[in-house]
Amino acid sequence: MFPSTDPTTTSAWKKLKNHYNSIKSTHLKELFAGDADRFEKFSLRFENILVDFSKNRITGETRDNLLALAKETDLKVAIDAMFSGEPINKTEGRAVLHTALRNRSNNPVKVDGEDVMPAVNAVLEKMKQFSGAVLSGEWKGYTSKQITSIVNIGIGGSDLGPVMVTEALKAYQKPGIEVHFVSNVDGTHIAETLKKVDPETTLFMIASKTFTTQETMTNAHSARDWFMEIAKDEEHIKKHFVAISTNDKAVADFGIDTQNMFGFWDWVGGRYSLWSAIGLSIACTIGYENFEALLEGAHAMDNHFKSQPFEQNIPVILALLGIWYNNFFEAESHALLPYDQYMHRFAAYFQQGDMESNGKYVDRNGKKVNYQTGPIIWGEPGTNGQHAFYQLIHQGTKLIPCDFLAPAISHNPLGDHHDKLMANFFAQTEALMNGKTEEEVLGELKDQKLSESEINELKTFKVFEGNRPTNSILFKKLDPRTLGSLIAMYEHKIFVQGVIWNIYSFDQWGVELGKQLAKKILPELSGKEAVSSHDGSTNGLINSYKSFRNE
Ligand SMILES: O=P(O)(O)OC[C@H]1O[C@@H](O)[C@H](O)[C@@H](O)[C@@H]1O
Repeated sequence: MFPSTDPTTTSAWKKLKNHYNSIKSTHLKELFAGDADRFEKFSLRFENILVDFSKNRITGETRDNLLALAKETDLKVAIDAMFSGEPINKTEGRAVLHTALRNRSNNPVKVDGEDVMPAVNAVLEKMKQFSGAVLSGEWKGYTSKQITSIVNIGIGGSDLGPVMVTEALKAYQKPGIEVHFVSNVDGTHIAETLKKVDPETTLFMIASKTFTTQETMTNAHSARDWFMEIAKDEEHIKKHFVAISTNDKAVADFGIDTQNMFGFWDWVGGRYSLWSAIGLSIACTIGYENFEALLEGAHAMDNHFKSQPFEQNIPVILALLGIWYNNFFEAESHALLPYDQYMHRFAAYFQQGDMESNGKYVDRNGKKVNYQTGPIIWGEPGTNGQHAFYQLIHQGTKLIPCDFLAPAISHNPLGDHHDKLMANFFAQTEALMNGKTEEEVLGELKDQKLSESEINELKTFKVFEGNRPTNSILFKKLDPRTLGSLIAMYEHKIFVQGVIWNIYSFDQWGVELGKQLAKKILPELSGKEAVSSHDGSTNGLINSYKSFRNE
């Protein structure tokens, strides 16, 4: 286990605090004006990915202090502990080995003295065979028809990863197959999905690490009832239902043949599980070879993260920049802004990845922290966001560091769409940095035949301070390998931040209370009698719900 250090007690933290005071009024424009090599100094390349972090409110001194913080909080020890299978998820007593799932070099990775790679490879082989059989048409439904629709039923980590990746890699989707995702316990989600599919040609993937999650089990039972109404014979279930889980017993109890179960392990966190059998819907949609390329891209980023010195280590640098804004500039959120329509679920995916990992106020010593931890993650694809919320990023009172992500080559090179998209990307990051001065505003207003008083009235509203920090993450093309690298890059960024904030990033106790209460409330909703076991508001709401429903 790696040491536990309150980051605020390090000498680097103290230096950063003083340094912040000396730099907080410096404008990014000045930093660029004073250093012709700033772009070269503050950008990194990894394969076909360029990470330009020069538009951040940092100097060489900031970087040095942040790197010192990483050293003082024993980041290297923590990285080695994770990769070597130590039980760093202490409150659940588990190792954290999503990196083993994509360990394409196949070096042994041991958990409790046992190499996990043979089991990882066996499941991958099973996924390869199965996805091949589905896509070739060899796997047939109960009326001997080929599978044309996949419905993945899962929630949280058993949904968001496959949704995000199958959307991001839609350009690689195989012909003749479509994929649907059902997550919400709201009956609308499954009902609307079932309207689109045919029981004879649909394969349901019940994806749940625990196989006990209320939403998933409810949806799975509804899907099975729907299927049985038409197929009649229970024998047919095995051709149309497969399970992805760590819980064999619950899978068998549900009625799924464990031959049709794809396993994974407790050392795979839900929000880090798309690399495991949870990725089966991905492999069955884009083909196993593309799923493997996704794993390879992630593995390459793992090697980069493990071996590069911190000053050249992309996840480390991104994490440190996040800490700089979160803890010194008091930024509360971080926006992920992909300029690629295929990546429209990317921010949603990392809302779970980041916020469920680092949304913790208790440190690794069990003490309440007296500093900020995980930021609020949000975002929408460009250019849609520009016409919605960028106003606040440009002229609002909050500092919102943003990551802009975009491919240089589009999968849909239609006319000048992509150049227009990219012109917006470059324009936004430039505008956020430079803003618009009063002189520039006056220059524009001069040509508009306005009176002096009108000009004076308008000018202040039109000035943009700028000095809004951004990272630009430009990559050649959104292919499976690149996407794998990008996801792993953010996963490791989250890990680094968790280590420095001295919190446990791999548990999620905060989601349990609501689940427990919902279980308690559910039986109270049946019947007509008034409920009085809660606080006034909750009683009032439940009783109003019951009377609306029973009117
Ligand atoms: O895969 P399961 O066991 O159904 O869990 C789904 C999700 O359940 C949530 O409660 C957890 O917070 C997530 O981390 C998890 O991904």
